[in-house]
Amino acid sequence: MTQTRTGQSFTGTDYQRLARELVDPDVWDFIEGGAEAERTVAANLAAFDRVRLRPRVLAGVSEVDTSVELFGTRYATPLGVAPTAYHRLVDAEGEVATARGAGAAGALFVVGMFASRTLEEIAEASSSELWIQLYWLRRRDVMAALLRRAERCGYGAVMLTVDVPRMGRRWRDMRNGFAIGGDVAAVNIDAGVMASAHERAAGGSALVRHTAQQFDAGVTWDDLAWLRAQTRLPLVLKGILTAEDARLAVRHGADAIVVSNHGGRQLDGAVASLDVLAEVADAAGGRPVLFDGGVRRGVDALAALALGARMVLLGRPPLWGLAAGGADGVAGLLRTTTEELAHAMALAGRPTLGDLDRSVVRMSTIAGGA
Ligand SMILES: Cc1cc2nc3c(=O)[nH]c(=O)nc-3n(C[C@H](O)[C@H](O)[C@H](O)COP(=O)(O)O)c2cc1C
Ligand SMILES: CC(C)CC(=O)C(=O)O
Repeated sequence: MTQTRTGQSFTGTDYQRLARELVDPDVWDFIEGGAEAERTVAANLAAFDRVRLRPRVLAGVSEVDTSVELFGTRYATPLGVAPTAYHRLVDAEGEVATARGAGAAGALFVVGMFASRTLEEIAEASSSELWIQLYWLRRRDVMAALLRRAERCGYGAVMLTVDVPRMGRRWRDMRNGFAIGGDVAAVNIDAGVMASAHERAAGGSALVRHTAQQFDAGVTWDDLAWLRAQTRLPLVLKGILTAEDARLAVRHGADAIVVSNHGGRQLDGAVASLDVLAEVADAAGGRPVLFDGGVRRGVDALAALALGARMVLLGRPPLWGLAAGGADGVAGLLRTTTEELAHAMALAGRPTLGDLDRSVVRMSTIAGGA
């Protein structure tokens, strides 16, 4: 489903509205929710609301090119699908449908460690680039085995998420006693490692208990050498919010970083991703910087690309598309948002992504921007 009854394309908010009607309320809370008072969820969106743009005119915009290159692969769109867990919570085909949708839009899909379809099934269904996302588990053998499989079926990079030493306190999930239910499971991982994610208990989130048991909160920068030694794939660190950590990431061999506060699901009160993007990009030593957090429209992507992002990832919106219309919904969401971006590029007088720099954004409208 990608069109309204009057034949107009759905926008992101149309998919969100439809998805809300279709998705189980506890799952909806899991998707939409954030940590504690959800201040950072709100801050991510508010940061984009504050942005004001500086359009240029007579720039020759009859052709607009949204294509971008990263690690030797060219994508039709700089929008990609951020890693999110358990897509079968909202669609029977799960990540297989997401892969078809992302492929149809020419977009990168970062497959979550807790995907609910196998890495091989997802690769089979995909016509564009896939990356694999990892959390640092106590069981390093599980991480290494996943990497081997991802390499075998052609995944192009590994994205290590570094902002979950423990799970954020997400009150919606805790009050709902949220657990991964039905026949949905993280099928790529040893069932014993995942068991506690399925144990429902009143007054607590199974995901909090699972993370506390299975994630290794003790890892430090020095441990990255172990991961580096496991694979020749590019290593991307997701969850960087400061210049200090960007410099450390580069020093410890990261090939790219993702400016992200995990969609406001981890440290509540953390800065909006957009507000620190320029600072982090300056510290990244020329490594590609990706971005996520609160991108809902093409014009939001325009601002993030202008402030230093090579690629912009969407977390919740593809799940709305998936819930509302399966693979077509994911493709529709990505295409509509890419069209919005192209439209904004034309009206801003910047017909290629290479034309996007900080002069596009009035920096005083970014918190911390001069
Ligand atoms: C339902 C859900 C599940 C998520 N699961 C993961 C995950 O497994 N791994 C990960 O690195 N990030 C995960 N994230 C965070 C996203 O990758 C991303 O950082 C965030 O959603 C971006 O913000 P946005 O939703 O405003 O686009 C999840 C986010 C949501 C909403
Ligand atoms: C199952 C969780 C570990 C996935 C996640 O990172 C999230 O919900 O934000």
